[in-house]
Amino acid sequence: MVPLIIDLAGRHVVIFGGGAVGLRKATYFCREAEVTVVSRSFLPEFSGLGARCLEADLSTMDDNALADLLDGAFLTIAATSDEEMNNRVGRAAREAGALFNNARGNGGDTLIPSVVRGEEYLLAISTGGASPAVPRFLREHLEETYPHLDSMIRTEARLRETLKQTVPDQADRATVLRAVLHDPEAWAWLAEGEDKAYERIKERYL
Ligand SMILES: C[C@@]1(CC(=O)O)c2cc3[nH]c(cc4nc(cc5[nH]c(cc(n2)[C@H]1CCC(=O)O)[C@@](C)(CC(=O)O)[C@@H]5CCC(=O)O)C(CC(=O)O)=C4CCC(=O)O)c(CCC(=O)O)c3CC(=O)O
Ligand SMILES: NC(=O)C1=CN([C@@H]2O[C@H](COP(=O)(O)OP(=O)(O)OC[C@H]3O[C@@H](n4cnc5c(N)ncnc54)[C@H](O)[C@@H]3O)[C@@H](O)[C@H]2O)C=CC1
Repeated sequence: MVPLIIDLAGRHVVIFGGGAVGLRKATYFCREAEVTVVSRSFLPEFSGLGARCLEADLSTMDDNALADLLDGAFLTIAATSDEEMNNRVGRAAREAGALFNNARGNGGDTLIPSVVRGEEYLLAISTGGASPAVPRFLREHLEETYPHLDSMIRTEARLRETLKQTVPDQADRATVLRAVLHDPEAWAWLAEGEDKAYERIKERYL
Protein backbone atom coordinates (compact mmCIF):
# COMPACT_ATOMS: atom_id res chain seq x y z
CA MET A 1 0.00 0.00 0.00
CA VAL A 2 1.15 3.57 -0.65
CA PRO A 3 -0.07 6.77 1.06
CA LEU A 4 -1.89 9.42 -1.01
CA ILE A 5 -3.32 12.78 0.07
CA ILE A 6 -6.48 13.31 -1.94
CA ASP A 7 -8.74 16.33 -2.46
CA LEU A 8 -12.25 14.95 -1.90
CA ALA A 9 -14.18 18.14 -2.72
CA GLY A 10 -17.22 17.16 -4.79
CA ARG A 11 -16.47 13.43 -4.43
CA HIS A 12 -19.09 11.03 -3.13
CA VAL A 13 -18.30 8.80 -0.12
CA VAL A 14 -20.83 6.10 0.79
CA ILE A 15 -20.63 4.64 4.30
CA PHE A 16 -22.58 1.60 5.52
CA GLY A 17 -23.25 1.47 9.28
CA GLY A 18 -24.63 4.15 11.60
CA GLY A 19 -22.78 3.11 14.78
CA ALA A 20 -19.72 4.61 16.49
CA VAL A 21 -17.32 3.51 13.74
CA GLY A 22 -19.58 4.77 10.92
CA LEU A 23 -19.92 8.05 12.80
CA ARG A 24 -16.14 8.45 13.14
CA LYS A 25 -15.61 7.77 9.44
CA ALA A 26 -18.51 10.10 8.46
CA THR A 27 -17.08 12.91 10.63
CA TYR A 28 -13.66 12.38 9.03
CA PHE A 29 -14.99 12.74 5.46
CA CYS A 30 -17.81 15.28 5.98
CA ARG A 31 -15.29 18.13 6.22
CA GLU A 32 -14.97 18.08 2.44
CA ALA A 33 -16.71 15.20 0.64
CA GLU A 34 -20.39 14.55 -0.04
CA VAL A 35 -21.23 11.78 2.41
CA THR A 36 -24.14 9.33 2.35
CA VAL A 37 -24.59 6.93 5.28
CA VAL A 38 -26.75 3.84 4.81
CA SER A 39 -27.82 1.92 7.90
CA ARG A 40 -30.76 0.31 9.60
CA SER A 41 -30.16 2.54 12.65
CA PHE A 42 -28.24 5.74 13.39
CA LEU A 43 -26.63 7.18 16.51
CA PRO A 44 -28.22 10.56 17.43
CA GLU A 45 -24.91 12.35 16.64
CA PHE A 46 -25.58 11.85 12.92
CA SER A 47 -28.19 14.63 12.96
CA GLY A 48 -26.53 17.93 12.17
CA LEU A 49 -23.40 16.27 10.76
CA GLY A 50 -24.17 17.27 7.18
CA ALA A 51 -24.24 13.68 5.90
CA ARG A 52 -27.22 12.29 3.98
CA CYS A 53 -28.67 9.42 6.08
CA LEU A 54 -30.60 6.64 4.34
CA GLU A 55 -32.39 4.09 6.50
CA ALA A 56 -32.08 0.66 4.89
CA ASP A 57 -31.24 -2.94 5.81
CA LEU A 58 -28.53 -4.51 3.67
CA SER A 59 -29.81 -8.03 4.32
CA THR A 60 -33.07 -7.26 2.51
CA MET A 61 -31.49 -5.11 -0.21
CA ASP A 62 -30.97 -6.78 -3.62
CA ASP A 63 -27.75 -6.45 -5.63
CA ASN A 64 -29.25 -3.94 -8.08
CA ALA A 65 -30.34 -1.59 -5.29
CA LEU A 66 -26.87 -1.86 -3.73
CA ALA A 67 -25.22 -1.11 -7.10
CA ASP A 68 -27.50 1.94 -7.49
CA LEU A 69 -26.35 3.27 -4.10
CA LEU A 70 -22.71 2.92 -5.18
CA ASP A 71 -23.16 4.47 -8.61
CA GLY A 72 -20.66 7.33 -8.91
CA ALA A 73 -19.09 6.69 -5.48
CA PHE A 74 -15.38 7.50 -5.18
CA LEU A 75 -14.95 5.66 -1.88
CA THR A 76 -17.12 3.11 -0.09
CA ILE A 77 -16.75 2.21 3.57
CA ALA A 78 -18.31 -0.81 5.26
CA ALA A 79 -18.72 -0.18 9.00
CA THR A 80 -21.66 -2.36 9.96
CA SER A 81 -21.33 -4.98 12.68
CA ASP A 82 -22.20 -7.68 10.11
CA GLU A 83 -18.96 -8.99 8.60
CA GLU A 84 -20.73 -10.86 5.77
CA MET A 85 -22.58 -7.69 4.74
CA ASN A 86 -19.37 -5.67 4.91
CA ASN A 87 -17.68 -8.16 2.57
CA ARG A 88 -20.65 -8.01 0.21
CA VAL A 89 -20.38 -4.21 0.09
CA GLY A 90 -16.70 -4.71 -0.76
CA ARG A 91 -17.52 -6.89 -3.78
CA ALA A 92 -20.13 -4.37 -4.98
CA ALA A 93 -17.67 -1.50 -4.51
CA ARG A 94 -15.08 -3.25 -6.67
CA GLU A 95 -17.69 -3.75 -9.42
CA ALA A 96 -18.66 -0.08 -9.16
CA GLY A 97 -15.00 0.92 -9.51
CA ALA A 98 -14.97 2.63 -6.10
CA LEU A 99 -12.19 2.44 -3.53
CA PHE A 100 -13.14 0.28 -0.54
CA ASN A 101 -12.37 0.43 3.19
CA ASN A 102 -13.59 -2.34 5.48
CA ALA A 103 -13.88 -1.60 9.22
CA ARG A 104 -14.35 -5.33 9.85
CA GLY A 105 -14.04 -8.22 7.42
CA ASN A 106 -11.87 -8.88 4.36
CA GLY A 107 -9.48 -5.98 3.99
CA GLY A 108 -10.30 -3.54 1.22
CA ASP A 109 -7.87 -1.61 -0.98
CA THR A 110 -7.97 1.48 1.26
CA LEU A 111 -7.10 2.12 4.92
CA ILE A 112 -8.19 5.14 6.96
CA PRO A 113 -5.17 6.45 8.90
CA SER A 114 -4.88 8.46 12.10
CA VAL A 115 -4.38 12.10 11.14
CA VAL A 116 -2.36 14.78 12.90
CA ARG A 117 -3.29 18.08 11.26
CA GLY A 118 -2.32 21.69 11.71
CA GLU A 119 -2.69 24.76 9.55
CA GLU A 120 0.63 24.06 7.84
CA TYR A 121 0.96 20.27 7.90
CA LEU A 122 -0.79 16.94 7.70
CA LEU A 123 0.56 13.61 8.94
CA ALA A 124 -1.16 10.29 8.26
CA ILE A 125 -0.19 7.32 10.43
CA SER A 126 -0.97 3.68 9.77
CA THR A 127 0.14 0.25 10.95
CA GLY A 128 -1.37 -1.31 7.86
CA GLY A 129 -4.17 -2.67 10.03
CA ALA A 130 -1.88 -4.58 12.43
CA SER A 131 -2.68 -2.52 15.54
CA PRO A 132 -5.01 0.53 15.20
CA ALA A 133 -4.35 1.51 18.84
CA VAL A 134 -0.78 2.41 17.84
CA PRO A 135 -1.62 5.14 15.26
CA ARG A 136 -3.95 6.72 17.81
CA PHE A 137 -1.22 6.57 20.49
CA LEU A 138 1.28 8.20 18.10
CA ARG A 139 -1.24 10.89 17.07
CA GLU A 140 -1.87 11.83 20.70
CA HIS A 141 1.85 11.74 21.44
CA LEU A 142 2.69 14.06 18.52
CA GLU A 143 -0.17 16.46 19.35
CA GLU A 144 1.06 16.73 22.95
CA THR A 145 4.75 16.93 22.07
CA TYR A 146 4.52 19.53 19.28
CA PRO A 147 1.73 22.03 20.13
CA HIS A 148 3.72 24.77 18.34
CA LEU A 149 4.56 22.89 15.17
CA ASP A 150 2.56 25.32 13.00
CA SER A 151 4.57 28.23 14.39
CA MET A 152 7.83 26.37 13.81
CA ILE A 153 6.91 25.60 10.18
CA ARG A 154 6.03 29.27 9.51
CA THR A 155 9.22 30.40 11.24
CA GLU A 156 11.39 27.96 9.26
CA ALA A 157 9.70 29.17 6.04
CA ARG A 158 10.47 32.82 6.86
CA LEU A 159 14.01 31.97 7.90
CA ARG A 160 14.51 29.98 4.70
CA GLU A 161 13.57 32.96 2.54
CA THR A 162 15.91 35.25 4.49
CA LEU A 163 18.75 32.71 4.32
CA LYS A 164 18.39 32.41 0.54
CA GLN A 165 19.26 36.11 0.30
CA THR A 166 22.01 36.22 2.91
CA VAL A 167 23.80 32.83 2.91
CA PRO A 168 25.06 31.80 -0.54
CA ASP A 169 25.87 28.14 0.19
CA GLN A 170 22.91 25.73 0.25
CA ALA A 171 24.59 23.33 2.71
CA ASP A 172 25.12 26.22 5.17
CA ARG A 173 21.45 27.23 4.85
CA ALA A 174 20.36 23.64 5.57
CA THR A 175 22.62 23.50 8.65
CA VAL A 176 20.98 26.61 10.14
CA LEU A 177 17.45 25.36 9.47
CA ARG A 178 18.25 22.00 11.09
CA ALA A 179 19.94 23.65 14.08
CA VAL A 180 16.83 25.76 14.80
CA LEU A 181 14.67 22.64 14.73
CA HIS A 182 16.99 20.96 17.22
CA ASP A 183 17.18 24.00 19.52
CA PRO A 184 14.92 23.48 22.58
CA GLU A 185 15.05 27.22 23.32
CA ALA A 186 13.69 28.05 19.88
CA TRP A 187 10.68 25.86 20.61
CA ALA A 188 10.26 27.53 24.03
CA TRP A 189 10.37 31.00 22.41
CA LEU A 190 7.71 29.93 19.90
CA ALA A 191 5.41 29.01 22.79
CA GLU A 192 5.50 32.67 23.81
CA GLY A 193 4.76 34.19 20.40
CA GLU A 194 5.81 33.73 16.81
CA ASP A 195 7.11 37.19 15.83
CA LYS A 196 9.24 37.68 18.91
CA ALA A 197 10.61 34.13 18.58
CA TYR A 198 11.57 34.85 14.98
CA GLU A 199 13.58 37.89 16.03
CA ARG A 200 15.43 35.95 18.74
CA ILE A 201 16.15 33.08 16.35
CA LYS A 202 17.53 35.55 13.80
CA GLU A 203 19.74 37.09 16.47
CA ARG A 204 21.15 33.70 17.38
CA TYR A 205 21.59 32.20 13.93
CA LEU A 206 22.13 35.01 11.39
C1 LIG B 1 -7.89 -2.02 9.54
C2 LIG B 1 -8.67 -0.78 10.00
C3 LIG B 1 -9.80 -0.65 9.00
C4 LIG B 1 -10.46 0.71 9.05
O1 LIG B 1 -11.37 0.88 9.82
O2 LIG B 1 -10.03 1.59 8.28
C5 LIG B 1 -9.17 -0.92 11.43
C6 LIG B 1 -9.76 -2.06 11.95
C7 LIG B 1 -10.18 -2.27 13.27
N1 LIG B 1 -9.95 -1.42 14.34
C8 LIG B 1 -10.45 -1.97 15.49
C9 LIG B 1 -10.32 -1.43 16.78
C10 LIG B 1 -9.82 -0.16 17.13
N2 LIG B 1 -9.64 0.88 16.23
C11 LIG B 1 -9.14 1.94 16.88
C12 LIG B 1 -8.86 3.21 16.31
C13 LIG B 1 -8.75 3.50 14.96
N3 LIG B 1 -8.80 2.61 13.94
C14 LIG B 1 -8.42 3.17 12.79
C15 LIG B 1 -8.23 2.50 11.59
C16 LIG B 1 -8.37 1.16 11.32
N4 LIG B 1 -9.00 0.25 12.10
C17 LIG B 1 -7.86 0.53 10.05
C18 LIG B 1 -6.37 0.27 10.06
C19 LIG B 1 -5.55 1.30 10.81
C20 LIG B 1 -4.09 1.05 10.69
O3 LIG B 1 -3.54 1.41 9.64
O4 LIG B 1 -3.46 0.50 11.58
C21 LIG B 1 -8.08 4.62 12.98
C22 LIG B 1 -6.57 4.78 12.84
C23 LIG B 1 -8.73 5.56 11.98
C24 LIG B 1 -10.26 5.57 12.06
O5 LIG B 1 -10.90 4.53 12.07
O6 LIG B 1 -10.80 6.69 12.10
C25 LIG B 1 -8.58 4.88 14.43
C26 LIG B 1 -7.71 5.79 15.32
C27 LIG B 1 -8.09 7.23 15.05
C28 LIG B 1 -7.43 8.16 16.02
O7 LIG B 1 -7.93 8.29 17.15
O8 LIG B 1 -6.44 8.80 15.64
C29 LIG B 1 -8.94 1.60 18.25
C30 LIG B 1 -8.28 2.50 19.28
C31 LIG B 1 -9.24 3.36 20.02
O9 LIG B 1 -10.35 3.64 19.55
O10 LIG B 1 -8.81 3.77 21.10
C32 LIG B 1 -9.41 0.28 18.41
C33 LIG B 1 -9.44 -0.55 19.70
C34 LIG B 1 -8.08 -1.13 19.99
C35 LIG B 1 -7.61 -2.20 19.01
O11 LIG B 1 -8.35 -3.16 18.77
O12 LIG B 1 -6.49 -2.04 18.47
C36 LIG B 1 -11.10 -3.20 15.16
C37 LIG B 1 -11.84 -4.08 16.15
C38 LIG B 1 -10.92 -5.08 16.75
C39 LIG B 1 -11.70 -5.95 17.73
O13 LIG B 1 -12.82 -6.36 17.42
O14 LIG B 1 -11.14 -6.27 18.80
C40 LIG B 1 -10.93 -3.37 13.78
C41 LIG B 1 -11.44 -4.51 12.93
C42 LIG B 1 -10.55 -5.69 12.96
O15 LIG B 1 -9.40 -5.64 13.42
O16 LIG B 1 -11.06 -6.72 12.47
N1 LIG C 1 -12.29 0.02 12.03
C1 LIG C 1 -12.32 0.45 13.25
O1 LIG C 1 -11.72 1.45 13.59
C2 LIG C 1 -13.11 -0.33 14.25
C3 LIG C 1 -13.92 -1.36 13.82
N2 LIG C 1 -14.70 -1.99 14.71
C4 LIG C 1 -15.64 -2.99 14.15
O2 LIG C 1 -16.53 -2.26 13.26
C5 LIG C 1 -17.87 -2.73 13.36
C6 LIG C 1 -18.83 -1.57 13.68
O3 LIG C 1 -18.54 -1.06 14.96
P1 LIG C 1 -19.55 -0.11 15.76
O4 LIG C 1 -19.88 1.05 14.91
O5 LIG C 1 -19.01 0.10 17.10
O6 LIG C 1 -20.82 -1.11 15.83
P2 LIG C 1 -22.35 -0.77 16.17
O7 LIG C 1 -22.98 -2.09 16.44
O8 LIG C 1 -22.46 0.34 17.13
O9 LIG C 1 -22.91 -0.20 14.78
C7 LIG C 1 -23.15 -1.03 13.67
C8 LIG C 1 -24.11 -0.30 12.74
O10 LIG C 1 -24.32 -1.13 11.60
C9 LIG C 1 -25.71 -1.16 11.34
N3 LIG C 1 -26.02 -2.46 10.69
C10 LIG C 1 -25.73 -3.70 11.15
N4 LIG C 1 -26.20 -4.61 10.28
C11 LIG C 1 -26.77 -3.94 9.24
C12 LIG C 1 -27.44 -4.32 8.04
N5 LIG C 1 -27.63 -5.60 7.71
N6 LIG C 1 -27.90 -3.35 7.22
C13 LIG C 1 -27.75 -2.03 7.55
N7 LIG C 1 -27.14 -1.62 8.66
C14 LIG C 1 -26.66 -2.55 9.52
C15 LIG C 1 -26.39 -1.04 12.68
O11 LIG C 1 -27.73 -0.55 12.53
C16 LIG C 1 -25.48 -0.03 13.38
O12 LIG C 1 -25.87 1.29 13.08
C17 LIG C 1 -17.84 -3.77 14.46
O13 LIG C 1 -17.89 -5.03 13.82
C18 LIG C 1 -16.55 -3.59 15.21
O14 LIG C 1 -15.97 -4.79 15.64
C19 LIG C 1 -14.70 -1.64 16.02
C20 LIG C 1 -13.89 -0.65 16.52
C21 LIG C 1 -13.04 0.09 15.64
